[in-house]
Amino acid sequence: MQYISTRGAAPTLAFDDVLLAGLARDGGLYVPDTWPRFTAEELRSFRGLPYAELAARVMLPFLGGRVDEQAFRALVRDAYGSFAHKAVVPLVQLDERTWVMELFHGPTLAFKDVALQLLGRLFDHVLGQRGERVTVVGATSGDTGSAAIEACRDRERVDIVILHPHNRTSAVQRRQMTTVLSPNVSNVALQGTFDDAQDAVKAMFNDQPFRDGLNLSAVNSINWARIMAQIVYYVAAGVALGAPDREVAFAVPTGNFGNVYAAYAARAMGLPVAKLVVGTNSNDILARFFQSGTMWANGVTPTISPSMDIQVSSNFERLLFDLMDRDGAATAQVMAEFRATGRFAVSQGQLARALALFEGHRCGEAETMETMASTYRETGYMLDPHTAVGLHAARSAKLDPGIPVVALACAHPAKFPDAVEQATGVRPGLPRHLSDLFEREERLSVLPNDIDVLKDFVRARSRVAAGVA
Ligand SMILES: Cc1ncc(COP(=O)(O)O)c(C=O)c1O
Ligand SMILES: N[C@@H](CCOP(=O)(O)O)C(=O)O
Repeated sequence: MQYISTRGAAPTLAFDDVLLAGLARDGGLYVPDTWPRFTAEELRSFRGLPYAELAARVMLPFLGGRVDEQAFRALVRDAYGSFAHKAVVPLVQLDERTWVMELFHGPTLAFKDVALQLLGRLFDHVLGQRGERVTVVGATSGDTGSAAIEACRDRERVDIVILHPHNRTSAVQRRQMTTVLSPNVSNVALQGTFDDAQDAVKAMFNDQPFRDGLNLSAVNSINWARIMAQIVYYVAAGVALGAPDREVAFAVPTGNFGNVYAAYAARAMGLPVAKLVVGTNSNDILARFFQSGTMWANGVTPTISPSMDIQVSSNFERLLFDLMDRDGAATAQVMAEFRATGRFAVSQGQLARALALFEGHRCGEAETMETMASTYRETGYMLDPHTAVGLHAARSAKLDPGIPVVALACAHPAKFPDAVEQATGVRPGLPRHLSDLFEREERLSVLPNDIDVLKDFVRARSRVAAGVA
């Protein structure tokens, strides 16, 4: 198994190099050169497996022998042993055809833990073997940051700097990041949007001397290993609901397009996925794309689902690469056009191919509140605002009534207590390990959206830059 860049001009890498590389050197994102495929018999044999065993079986083909199998299995067992629910990603049935898959039983209460608990351990394993250190730099709209910090805190070979948009996350999300006072962790509150933060991270990766001087690594979903670990829960839900003998649809609240791209990957590996329903909040660039075939950014609006306040969805490039028949030069050209003009369009044929699988729906603020309220009233189930966006999209979608739909519950309601309380009348409480979150000391640096200032900050926090052996 080798990995190629979506822009076709970076070196082909093996798994362990991709894990540490983050963004490809040509600015593209790494994808597997071919998709491993499971037969129907293999998929049937996955039914009823413990999550860690399923995870190992789904991910092993991606390693290409570059991580020892027994060591990998131990990392996977350890990663998912830290989850509060024995099923790791349990399914809850809401009505006769709709399930919610709870992805928030990890330590920071969002789906990011599913991949990042493994990623932190993989970093340690691979860096220990190589005798190397890395400087991780990441952008977050609220959830990746805390999950990455939790996964990397106090790791000997990793320094981590996370950029979040100042005053645009929930207070719980911010405190989950800024109250971690480990010496290898730094938080930047960037005076800008998530898109500005993501842009700054990519600019650091695209500055080759800076990148090499700090041994930069990524925890965002530009890192292939994030996607790899997220594929597993789609397979888990699919086989639990009857795959490969029954198709399943997924409704995914979407921002950076990483989560729904993992579902696309699961389908490429043989899971019978009938439809992928993309739910956006009022930052609806993706919903507009799936309706028109044109992607155009029109500014980020703050919403009650702040983790999805994103306009430039970085993983869309991985789908675009396939829509362009894996032509890296053509993909690079479209991405350059988007960067220069804030707009690009695909052909009618490419749009038709995308629409054979995807469907996009926007969920405004009132609809998000109404979905949280009515679901609680009718079923007693409490949704966080992001999950509500996905569920609303599921209900708006044109789906075959015989096919089960899984709506992804990407965050615990207690991460967004104000919006949830306003919708349901009940204030969700944090679990015990976070019950004193608001009494903990915070540490963060508020910085302007200036790439030189940000680079200086990251350099100063990097033990690689300081020459520590
Ligand atoms: C709670 C929550 N829901 C949905 C999303 C959107 O996921 P993605 O960016 O993978 O599309 C995010 C952020 O990524 C999130 O934190
Ligand atoms: N919603 C995310 C944004 C970053 O997405 P990622 O999947 O690329 O890490 C967040 O919570 O930070």
